[in-house]
Amino acid sequence: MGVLRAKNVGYDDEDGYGEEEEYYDEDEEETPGMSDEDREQLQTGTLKVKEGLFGSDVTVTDAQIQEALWHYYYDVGKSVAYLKNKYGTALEEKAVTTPKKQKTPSRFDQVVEAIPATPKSATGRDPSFLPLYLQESSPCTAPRLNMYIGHLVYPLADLTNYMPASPSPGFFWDTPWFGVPSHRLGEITIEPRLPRGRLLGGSSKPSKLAALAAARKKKQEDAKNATPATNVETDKAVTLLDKLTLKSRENGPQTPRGASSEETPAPRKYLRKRSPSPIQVPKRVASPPPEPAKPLITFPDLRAQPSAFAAVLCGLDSPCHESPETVNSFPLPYTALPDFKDANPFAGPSPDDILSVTIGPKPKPARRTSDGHDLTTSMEKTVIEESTKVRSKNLNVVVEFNRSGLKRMANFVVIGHVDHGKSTLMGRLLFDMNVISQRSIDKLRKEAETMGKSSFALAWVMDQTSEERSRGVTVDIATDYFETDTTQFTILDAPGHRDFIPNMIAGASQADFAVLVIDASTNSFESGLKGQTREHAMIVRSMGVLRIIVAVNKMDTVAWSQHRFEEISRQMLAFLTSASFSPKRITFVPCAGLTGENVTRKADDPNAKWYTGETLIEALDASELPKRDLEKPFRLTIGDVFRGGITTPVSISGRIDVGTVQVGDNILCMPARETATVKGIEVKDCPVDWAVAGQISTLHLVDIDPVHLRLGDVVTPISSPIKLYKSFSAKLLAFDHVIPSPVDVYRGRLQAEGTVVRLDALLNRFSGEVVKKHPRIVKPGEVARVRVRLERELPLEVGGRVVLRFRGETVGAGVVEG
Ligand SMILES: Nc1nc2c(ncn2[C@@H]2O[C@H](COP(=O)(O)OP(=O)(O)OP(=O)(O)O)[C@@H](O)[C@H]2O)c(=O)[nH]1
Repeated sequence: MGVLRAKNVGYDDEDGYGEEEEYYDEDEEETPGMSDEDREQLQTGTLKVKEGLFGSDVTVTDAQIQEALWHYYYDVGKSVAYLKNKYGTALEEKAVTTPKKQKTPSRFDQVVEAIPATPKSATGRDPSFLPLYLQESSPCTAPRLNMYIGHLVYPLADLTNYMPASPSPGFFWDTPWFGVPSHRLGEITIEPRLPRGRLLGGSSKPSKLAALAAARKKKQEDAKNATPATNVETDKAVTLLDKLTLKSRENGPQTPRGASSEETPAPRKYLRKRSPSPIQVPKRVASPPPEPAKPLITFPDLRAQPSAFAAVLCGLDSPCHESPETVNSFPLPYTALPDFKDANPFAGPSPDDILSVTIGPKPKPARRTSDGHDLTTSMEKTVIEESTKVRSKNLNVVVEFNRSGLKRMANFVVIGHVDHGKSTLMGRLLFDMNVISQRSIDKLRKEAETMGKSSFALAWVMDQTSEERSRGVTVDIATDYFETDTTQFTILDAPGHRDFIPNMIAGASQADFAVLVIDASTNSFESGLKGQTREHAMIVRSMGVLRIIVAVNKMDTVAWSQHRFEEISRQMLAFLTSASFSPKRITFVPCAGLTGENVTRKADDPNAKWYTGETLIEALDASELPKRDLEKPFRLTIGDVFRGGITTPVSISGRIDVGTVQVGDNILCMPARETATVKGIEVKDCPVDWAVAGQISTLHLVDIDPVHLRLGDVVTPISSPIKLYKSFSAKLLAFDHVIPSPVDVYRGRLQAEGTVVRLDALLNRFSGEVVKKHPRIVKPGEVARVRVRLERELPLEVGGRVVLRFRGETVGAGVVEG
């Protein structure tokens, strides 16, 4: 493809326009024709020129005079001199009185003069090719093409081809493009739309260019009348330029200059027309039969013979064996059958629906095994009950609970700084309480030794995921059970790492009390106090936990130092009481989870003789538990969701906060607002008919899609749902400075983005009285009433616990007030 180039051969200093440079005025384009003043000047000038020519042998027509006048801006003297020079003799010319010295025509004038003299008839050039002289470009198209009058345009690639073998004489005889082969030369002449009337700046005198254009127009009109073929050529050229203009607008690839439509018909057709696909899908229309479309491109038939399956499917006389046009189309089998058209595959229930509702009453063809056993009968024995009909026994659960004589149930969360020994301590507890067998512990020891982490064997009782074991840290809440003579305990082992605080919050939200594990070894206690020891303790207190057992762990590393124990106890007591724990609900127990001393048995170490207090298990057993609200409407916070089998498709587990639940209850899941039916209940992996507040239970649900169930959602009775809040007031214990700012709001595992929009008041920490209204800031340790707005609704209740965090740091925690 040639590169379009334009060379300015026009304007220079010799063009005679130096004194009165004129430019096209865009506003003048619409000037309609010559003015009356122009006409008058032409007529007067004609008479004067005739007078000037009087007595000479020059014979000129009025038109020639007027052309000269137009050319010389009505200068009579110049016009007379020009006419005498052109049409008279040299001697006579000298006799003529010349008012001014005749100026040599400029290069521009020469070019302009040369242009009309090069029509095809004169030069033999092919008008469809180069070089292209832009004599008068359209005012609209010229700027876009960046070509102006006098520019010469040629394809760069073809330039060398145009070098003349023997240069022709003329103005451009020495220019390299002049010798373009005649058959490749073309010329485009564009008519000005309107004759130019006046000069820029309001002069009534037409510009010289305008005058020239008018003169050319006249000549062209004459030529048009004389030779119609020229007109045709001009039209072609104009068409070509229009096309070029369009190309330029589209920024599309440039067509080689001068390429006429006749020269490039085929490629254009291909560009515009797309061949239809040779593969015609047979239409399923009865009449009239569509005429098979002929493929424009013929592909060789490379098909293999149809497989036996295809032959059976399509039939041996199928069109796919016959017509190359239908090479890739196969009719659907049985579509020709009359039943096919009327059949509605979605009219009845889907096979899945039928299966899930019931299997049994429908007569089925008997299918037997090789030994004659009836498979249908055996399937019917495993009857899947109608899912929506779960019968309730309509028990009075409170009465049943009181009658049952069950041990009291306690859930405690194990908290503390990372690596202070929480999981090891709980592993030891479970092992010593015979929940874990010696064999299991030996197996864990071997596995831990293989991984070079032998000291973590007990911790792996709780940390069961491969990630937790390889990293040596707890990631999520681990749940396990054990029981003493009086109490059934549920352990909620929380992660200590600061990255997993949200999981710790989820555990804390289910706990009745907390076990805070502290590493007694040198510097560990101190670093923990700055870290999650402090944060965890404040979170559990804010979550409503009243009782806390401080297990001063790893006492073996400090040789059971009484001094160390008392120092830790003193500091922690001061801190915990400052965090609103009552001293009488705080218990300190020195222990060593790794050796098991003072966990379930007294310490063997003689250095520990100074301690005569409770073991850890005794302290747990002595814990006072919060009162169970069995009479209140049922509330369960979802701690886990898992899919089961056919009989129990979806199960949820979590702690029952208040109320009771029994098999057959219809429940509502919030905030999804989805209902479900309780098909079964398990407590500590045993199926039961009912469960009560305080128990961590598993509910098997039907009539609900698991997508509606998320961790942290709240399950309630349909009759008394939990309210969804978009904003709420809370009594907040500040962990950090609190100002109106964005926060993440946690309700157990549920989390929503929000903003503290208002600080209503500072409160007395113990009495709750207003100390100061509308504080500008709440300092760490202060209690304040704040207003929080949420980005999405959260299920909350008055008295419910929330934690506010921001960028991984706990800002505060508190109780919802409404
Ligand atoms: N000497 C000694 N080491 C202990 C004791 N208890 C735990 N450890 C060690 O402390 C390390 C951490 O124990 P973990 O039980 O994983 O600590 P953790 O607090 O559960 O850790 P995270 O759950 O990840 O926060 C392990 O190497 C244990 O062997 C103890 O009583 N004495």
